[in-house]
Amino acid sequence: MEPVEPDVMDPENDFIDLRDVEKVFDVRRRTGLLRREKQQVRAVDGITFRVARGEMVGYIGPNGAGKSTTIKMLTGILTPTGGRLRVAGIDPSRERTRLAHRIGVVFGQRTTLWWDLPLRDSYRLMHRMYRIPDARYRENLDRCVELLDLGALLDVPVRQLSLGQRMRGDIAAALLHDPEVLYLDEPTIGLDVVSKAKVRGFLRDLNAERSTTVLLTTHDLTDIEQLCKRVMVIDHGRLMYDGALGGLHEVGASERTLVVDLERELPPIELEGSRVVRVEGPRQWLAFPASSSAAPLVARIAAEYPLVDLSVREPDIEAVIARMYGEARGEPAER
Ligand SMILES: Nc1ncnc2c1ncn2[C@@H]1O[C@H](COP(=O)(O)OP(=O)(O)OP(=O)(O)O)[C@@H](O)[C@H]1O
Repeated sequence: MEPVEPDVMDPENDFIDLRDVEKVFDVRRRTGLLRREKQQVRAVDGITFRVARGEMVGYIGPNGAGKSTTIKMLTGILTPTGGRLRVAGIDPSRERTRLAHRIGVVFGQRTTLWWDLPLRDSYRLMHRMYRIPDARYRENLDRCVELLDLGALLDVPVRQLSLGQRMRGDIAAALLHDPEVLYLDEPTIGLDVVSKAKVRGFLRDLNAERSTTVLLTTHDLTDIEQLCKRVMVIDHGRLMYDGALGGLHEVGASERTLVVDLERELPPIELEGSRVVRVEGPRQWLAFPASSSAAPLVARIAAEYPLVDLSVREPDIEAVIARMYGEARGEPAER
């Protein structure tokens, strides 16, 4: 990835700007009947990317990769434990309320709507909460009602809505205050084909007509194919790929991983023709070109490091993508 200069910022091209962002959670894990051990989970492990105003970018990766944690940091719900993060020039965790007026968030698995209230009343509450000028509120609501087909649903309590209806209701709620950026976390999860098409069409128009910046997290690669020119893949809290969707397979197929167990924790192994992509205690993961043999690399590590064990893994990213493609086609996913 290209190097970043820490203090140069262009508000249009760096609309969302992450530099070496980290989030480490301290957790207590049960290690015996009565024993609990303190451990750290590196949910996001040094991520750098920038998104320009008006871009629509897919953010994908397997379960537990760190996607939701990233989005929570982008909204200010979570504070990074390292690095620098800005959205529209704002530090989200410091100015969460100010930022809230400029962003919209849809979490597919949860609703921001009031469960017992009709949709219309949830929208009225948001009108007041965000202090949206009356004319703008009415215009945005009318537009969402028309394009998301919500007319017949406005007086129905949210708990009576189907998942697809509720999702459309949630998307409208996130857009009433004209956010410049929209984070969508699994917006088509559990939806039928017709609802998916409706949601995708709406997002495409929104991005084209209003230049709303969209960051889209999904397990359904068809969402990405139909909406995003650019996709970022995260795995184990690290950015594995950032580019066109079509380039994913090439990258995925181009590297294999050598997993090395050393006698003790050591600094990352530095050997030509390989790069360390992950370190966990005495275990290190080294990526090397899939086209070359692992043998010379193994021989050098064995000669220069206190080696205990090793194994070669096929391209991680390819597995990730294959799994997601499998899910997108309705095939059972291997977890
Ligand atoms: N509040 C928390 N405390 C401790 N660990 C957490 C917390 N939130 C997330 N994690 C851990 O951080 C890692 C990344 O989780 P995250 O929810 O960001 O992944 P994800 O990519 O969104 O996954 P999914 O697709 O399953 O939603 C996981 O190992 C998760 O268990």
